[in-house]
Amino acid sequence: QPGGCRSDTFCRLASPPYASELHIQPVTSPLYNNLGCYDNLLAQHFCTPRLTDASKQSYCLAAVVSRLQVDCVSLCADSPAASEVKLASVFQRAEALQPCVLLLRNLQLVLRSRGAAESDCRVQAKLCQLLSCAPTSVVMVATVCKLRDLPAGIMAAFVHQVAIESPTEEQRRAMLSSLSRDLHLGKDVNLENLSRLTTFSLYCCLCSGAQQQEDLCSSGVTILNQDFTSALEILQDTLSKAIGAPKIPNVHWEDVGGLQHVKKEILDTVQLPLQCPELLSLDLNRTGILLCGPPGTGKTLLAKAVATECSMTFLSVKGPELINMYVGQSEENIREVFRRAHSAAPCVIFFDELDSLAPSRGRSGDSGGVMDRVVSQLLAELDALHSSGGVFVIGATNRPDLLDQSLLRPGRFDKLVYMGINEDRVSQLQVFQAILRTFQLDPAVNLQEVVDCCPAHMTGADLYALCSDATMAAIKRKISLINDGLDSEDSPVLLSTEDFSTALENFKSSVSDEELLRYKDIQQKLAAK
Ligand SMILES: Nc1ncnc2c1ncn2[C@@H]1O[C@H](COP(=O)(O)OP(=O)(O)OP(=O)(O)O)[C@@H](O)[C@H]1O
Repeated sequence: QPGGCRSDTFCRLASPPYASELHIQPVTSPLYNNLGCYDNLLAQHFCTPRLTDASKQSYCLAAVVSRLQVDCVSLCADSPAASEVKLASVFQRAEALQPCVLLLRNLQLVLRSRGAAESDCRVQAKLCQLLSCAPTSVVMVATVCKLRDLPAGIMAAFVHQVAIESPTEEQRRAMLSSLSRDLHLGKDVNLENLSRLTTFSLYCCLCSGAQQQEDLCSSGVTILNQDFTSALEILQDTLSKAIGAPKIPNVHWEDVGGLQHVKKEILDTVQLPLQCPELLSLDLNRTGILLCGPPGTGKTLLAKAVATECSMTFLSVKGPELINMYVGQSEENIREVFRRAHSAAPCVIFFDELDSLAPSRGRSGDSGGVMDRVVSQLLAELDALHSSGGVFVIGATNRPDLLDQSLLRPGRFDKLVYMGINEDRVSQLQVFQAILRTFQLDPAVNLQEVVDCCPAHMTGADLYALCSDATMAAIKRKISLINDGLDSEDSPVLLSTEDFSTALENFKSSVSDEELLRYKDIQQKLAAK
């Protein structure tokens, strides 16, 4: 009844079974999520007939409840006084519309620090006052990205807090089938596979994806699997740029030359638990692999290929990026990485330069034991992976001797795999062939002969650099041919044996003989463990 819409009624409205109809978790206020997209969806649904179908009572309420949606970015002003005035006018508008649901999106923005601490307190105090004085027939819903963005005083003014997680695979499948209900789907469309690939995609993304398909559909076109995957690629790219969401990389096994034994080790660790989830209940799943070896030996490339081949998202983190000067922030950064990975599961977290994130504990020179706490946090997160599943960790380091040894305990980085420098011509040729897939080669080039002229030890990165140098030589050669009128701009730049010879003239391997000996020593020590 008008005037009688109290927050508990509202909560019931947005609770199961209605909430499940929306494929969202039950909702009260304030809502917070990491992705900042569901709030809009909720706002659309609160007062639409879709909520009303299920029961007569909710029909009556929805029919009379107005909705006022305000993005708090519009309430930000030059001075706290101006923000207060804007806030007050929003509450006045809501009161005039009562019974009404007032949705304040991105509430943290209006409370954000603008220098002087007392200015924030003023806006906060005003908001608290407005919240406490609002009539019961105005239901307040606020959304924030992170709960910790809200000051405790404001939090206390809200009766309920609900975390909205990313949808699970099952929920995504349900969303996809409901969104594609009216589309002409091709026989090759497999919604189950699509739901697996839409990791980290949000309801709004799926909607907009479906909308694109719908536009096509209105012109009588049947939607094929290919259409879904290309729409998905665009959406994931956008999402990745907008909020840094991890996405499935695009590196395939063929792009990684050699390293057969490493590929197999990793697949046993990563693919097996995905294919046999029962391993999780038997506590047999492995969660981590540590790759060690000199720079440029393909550790990052391999981790990306694993993620691509297993259709997992890839979250790359460089150890030093997580270290922060503020107390407790480094630990929080680690927690955040694992949180993001869980919401994008199945996901591979790739920790590059792990030695800088997890050096041996108890070493002198670490003021206040900051690094010790960081290592402990990392260990705690790794241990927690066992019970959850879906997140795998691949670490990479050039200095395994500096790592805290507890990381290598079974159940954390179970496997330690050494990735060495290519010293034999067979492996060098394999890597060379993989790299040259992206270059245009003159058919007359004999790769074996080129490899035979290379320095004795070459990392993958060295071979890549050699191909880049050869490309430069080819471009210079072509320019001089065009200038002499012997070639045209239309023909492609092909790498010839001559270009490789030019590139090899001044080429030096990036790893010196001394370093090579040191890495061999490390390899022997690891093998002896
Ligand atoms: N086995 C390989 N097959 C094909 N290309 C390779 C291989 N190893 C290295 N490369 C080439 O070298 C580049 C650098 O490799 P990558 O970044 O994976 O090395 P890394 O071991 O992670 O180095 P770092 O320790 O410095 O991070 C790759 O982008 C790729 O072009």
